[in-house]
Amino acid sequence: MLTGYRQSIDNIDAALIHLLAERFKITQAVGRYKAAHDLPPADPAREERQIKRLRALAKASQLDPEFSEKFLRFVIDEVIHHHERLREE
Ligand SMILES: C=C(O[C@@H]1C=C(C(=O)O)C=C[C@H]1O)C(=O)O
Repeated sequence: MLTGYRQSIDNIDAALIHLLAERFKITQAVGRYKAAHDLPPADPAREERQIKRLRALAKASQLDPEFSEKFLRFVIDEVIHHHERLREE
């Protein structure tokens, strides 16, 4: 029983890693585009829209919206660091 649950958890964790890898691949491309066009690393208005949307999706999926916002914030902050580094290169 526990083994079966854990196999499913391991599959979900693998999917999360693959999804995050794809997300970071595309955000790196955005970072290079921004650096080339002298655009700022962060876009707070876009982030606000994303957070609002994700909180609504979380609620509809019975996932804690606070957790969803913290998770997205954590990911976006890492992306912004990458964009700042690309700008300095
Ligand atoms: C990826 C972008 O850069 C930053 C990172 C974001 C993200 O990880 O979703 C969103 C907005 C920006 O602060 C973007 O501007 O689209």
